[in-house]
Amino acid sequence: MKKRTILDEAQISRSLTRMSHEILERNKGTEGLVFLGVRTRGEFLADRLQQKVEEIDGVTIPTGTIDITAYRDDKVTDTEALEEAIDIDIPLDDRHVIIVDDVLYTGRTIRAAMDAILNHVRPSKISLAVLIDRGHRELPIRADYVGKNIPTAREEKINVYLEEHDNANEVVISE
Ligand SMILES: O=P(O)(O)OC[C@H]1O[C@H](OP(=O)(O)OP(=O)(O)O)[C@H](O)[C@@H]1O
Ligand SMILES: O=c1cc[nH]c(=O)[nH]1
Repeated sequence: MKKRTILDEAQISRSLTRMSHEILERNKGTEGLVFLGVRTRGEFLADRLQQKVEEIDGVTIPTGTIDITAYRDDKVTDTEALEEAIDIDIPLDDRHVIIVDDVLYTGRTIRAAMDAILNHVRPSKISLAVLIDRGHRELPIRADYVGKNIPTAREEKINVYLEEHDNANEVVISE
């Protein structure tokens, strides 16, 4: 199997810095914004975006996690798991929730994340930030903030490695 690095540590960091600037520009600041990172790696990317925004603007955007396991369209799960999918210590009603994930592919994960959010609360808006958009959507979903668009073949695989989870900072494509 052939492997190729698409983003190294510095490139990941630069992409996240640019995305932070875009988030601040398009929203005219941080008012009402909340980051929800899709577990597992979206959680760490949301934390990194939170930190970058703090460095740029001096404001800490409330940040939590979302575990979509119970909301996958190929699974039937109990009510408790559905209730516990979101972990954040502020109410999300009337907030602008920015979902954060590492890879956007078919869009099914994000569909599940939106289900999980809307099952609980009524945000004023939901946006999506992803480090990698590799195409091949199976649902009408698009990202608002993208680190890098990578055209891929279906049989290829993108792996995102993050220090907090994988002891490395790298995005790799396997052909
Ligand atoms: O748009 P989709 O087709 O839903 O694909 C994107 C999702 O796939 C990956 O998760 P994966 O299920 O591979 O699990 P992982 O996060 O444990 O790698 C990735 O982290 C995204 O959440
Ligand atoms: O290539 C892929 C597809 C979905 N999710 C990933 O993390 N990589």
